[in-house]
Amino acid sequence: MGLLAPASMERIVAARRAYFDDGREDGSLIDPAIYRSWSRCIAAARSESEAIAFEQVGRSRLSELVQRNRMLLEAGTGPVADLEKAIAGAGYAVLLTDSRGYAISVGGALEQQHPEIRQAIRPGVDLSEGAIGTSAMACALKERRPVRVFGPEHFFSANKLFHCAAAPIVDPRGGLIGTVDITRGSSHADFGALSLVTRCAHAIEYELFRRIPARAIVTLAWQPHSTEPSADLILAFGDDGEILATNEATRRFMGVDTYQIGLQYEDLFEGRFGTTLTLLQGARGAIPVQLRSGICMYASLWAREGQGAGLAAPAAVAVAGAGRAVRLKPASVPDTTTSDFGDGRINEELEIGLKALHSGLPVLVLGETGTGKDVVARALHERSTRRDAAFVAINCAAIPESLIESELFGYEEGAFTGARRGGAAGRIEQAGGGTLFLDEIGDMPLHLQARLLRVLESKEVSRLGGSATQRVDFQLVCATHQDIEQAVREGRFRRDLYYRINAFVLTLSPLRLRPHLKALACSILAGLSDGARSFSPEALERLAAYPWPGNVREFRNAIIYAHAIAPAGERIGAGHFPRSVLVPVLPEGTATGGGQAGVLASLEREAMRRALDECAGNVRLAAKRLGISRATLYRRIHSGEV
Ligand SMILES: Nc1ncnc2c1ncn2[C@@H]1O[C@H](COP(=O)(O)OP(=O)(O)OP(=O)(O)O)[C@@H](O)[C@H]1O
Repeated sequence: MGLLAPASMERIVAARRAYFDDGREDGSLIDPAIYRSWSRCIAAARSESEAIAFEQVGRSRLSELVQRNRMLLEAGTGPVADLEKAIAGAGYAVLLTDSRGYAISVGGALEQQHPEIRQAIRPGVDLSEGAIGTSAMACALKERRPVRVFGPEHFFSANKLFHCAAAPIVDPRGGLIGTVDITRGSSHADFGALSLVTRCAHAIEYELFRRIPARAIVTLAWQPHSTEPSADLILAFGDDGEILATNEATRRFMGVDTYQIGLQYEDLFEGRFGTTLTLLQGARGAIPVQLRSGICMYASLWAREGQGAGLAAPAAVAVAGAGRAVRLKPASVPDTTTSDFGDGRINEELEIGLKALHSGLPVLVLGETGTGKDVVARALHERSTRRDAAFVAINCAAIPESLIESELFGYEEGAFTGARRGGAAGRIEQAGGGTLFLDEIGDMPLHLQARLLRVLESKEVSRLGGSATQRVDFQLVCATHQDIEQAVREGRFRRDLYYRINAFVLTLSPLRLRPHLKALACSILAGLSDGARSFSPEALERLAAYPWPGNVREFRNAIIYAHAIAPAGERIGAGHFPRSVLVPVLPEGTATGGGQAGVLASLEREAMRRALDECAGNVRLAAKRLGISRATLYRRIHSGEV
C-alpha cells in the first residue's frame, strides 16, 4: 500500500463487500493491516452497522491521562505544531493518542470538520479498536507501523466519513507510547499523508532522545558527511559506554534488543568506548568505526541544544513543567564530595584512606568488577587536600602494552618513530600536585612494574628516550579486581611493588554481601530524579533479593532503566526493573546447600540462565551483561551448574 494515491472509493467499497459477504481479500487494494483489524472486530462479535459513541473520559481521568503521558505531550509540542502548520490548508485535524488509543491532544483544522468528526476528536475520547473499531491509530498501534485508513475501510459504517493516517511513536527504549494521527472528512488528493505523520512521529522520537541523561549520543551513517539525522542510527551511551537507548532503526539494523539492560559499546563495536569518545570529541566531523560484524560506518556526536556536540557535559538535562529544561546533578555518577557514600562501612574506610593519603601513603582499592573502585578513587581525590589539582587516571588493562610505557613516563622527541615533535609528558608527570590513579594495576606488565617502583621510591621520572629526570609529587591510588596476593604468589606481580602500594587497602565488598542495598538504591534514585521519585516497598524487596553479579554497575543500570520506563509521577514498582532482575525469590533453604548461601547460589544460577536466554546463548554477551568474565561463565556452564 505504502504512499500510493488513494484507490477509488467505489473499488474500496466493492472490496469491503467482497470481504464482509464472502471473506474474499484483495491485498493489492486494501492494506492487510485493515483486513486483520476487521477480522478482530468480527471475532469480537461486533456488527458493522452498530452505532458508535465517542465517549470522553471524566475530568479526573483526563488529567490522569495528561499526567501519565506528560513526556509524550512535551516532546510532541514542537513537531505537532509544525505538522499543523504544514497541513493547515488541507483541512486536517491532528491528534496524539497514548499507547492505548486515548486522544491526549487535538488540534489542526478542527473547525472545518463535520460535527461527527469533531465529536470524535476531543481529548480523552477512547479511539482504540475496542471502542471505535478499525481506524488508522488502532492499526498503527497494533502493527507498529504507519497505516492509512479511508472512509469505507473503517469497520463500522458509521465511521465512513473519516479519512485518516497515523504513525506509531516509539520511545528510545523501544516501548510503543502512542500515535500521531491526521484526520479529515475528505479523501481528496491525500498524497503524502502517511509520509507526513511518519516524519512527525520521528521528530517526536528525536525529541524524546534529547531528554536522555546520556554521556554521549552518537549517530551512525554510511557516509562521513550525512547531516540528516532521520536517516541515521542513533545510540545513547552512559558513562561507562553502556547503551541506554537506541532508535528503532538501530534496533532493526543491529538485530539486537539493545534497550535490554547490560549491553555495552564493546558488545557492538570494535575498540573501547573511552577511546572512541575521545576521538569523537576531538574530531570536527564523523569518525570511522567498525561494528563487531565487520561493517564500517561513520560515527558523529549528536549536537543537542545548549551543548557542544552530543555530550551531556557533567550535568544531565531533564524536563520540568511545560518543556522547560532544568539542570540536574550528573545522572549516574554519585556525588563523591559529600560525606555519605551510601554505605556506612565504605564511608568509614574512606576517611581512613584519606588520612593515609594525607600522610603520603598510597591507597589500594580492591573489589570485583563494578563495585565502585573508580568512584572511590575519585572520591578520595575530591575529598583530599589535592582536590584542586589534576586527577589523572590510567587503566593499565586498557592501554596496549606497547603504549603503556610512553603513556606513563612520557617521551622525548625522536624516542621512537612517530614520536611527537618536542616530546610529550607522561601521565605521571601530568599528575604532579594531584592524584595518580592506576586502575587495574594487577594487569601491568612485569617490566613496567620495576620502572614504576623506581618512580615511586625516588619520586623522579625520566621520559622515554631521555636521560634527564624530573621530580614528581603526587598522591597514589591503585585499584584492581584481581586477587593480587595470588598474582604475587604466582610471580605475575612484583612483591616489592605490592608492599609499596598496599599501605592502606580498601576492600569493596560485592553488592550481594552489602547490608545497605536499599539505602544505596534510594540514593542513586534521588540523584537521578533530584529527589522527586521513590520506590514501592516491593521494588526495594526485589532489589535486595537479586544477587547482582554485575555489582553497582548492574544495580545502577537497573535503576536508570526503571526510572526511565516507569510512567512520570508514578512510584517505581518491581515490574519496572529489567527482566533479568525479576527472578523469583526463593525461600531460604530451598536451594542446594540450604541457608542464605544456598539461596544466593541458586539466584546466581538463575541470573546466569536468564542472561544466557536473553542473549540467545551468546556467552560473551551474557557474561558482559552479568558483569563476570567469560571464563567464569564457561566454567559454570561446563560444570553443569547452569
Ligand atoms: N556508591 C555509588 N553510588 C552510585 N553509583 C555508583 C556507586 N559506586 C559505583 N557506582 C556506579 O557503578 C558503576 C561502576 O563503578 P566503577 O566504575 O567505579 O566500578 P569499578 O569497580 O571501577 O569497575 P571495573 O572494575 O569494571 O572498572 C559506575 O557507573 C558508577 O557510577
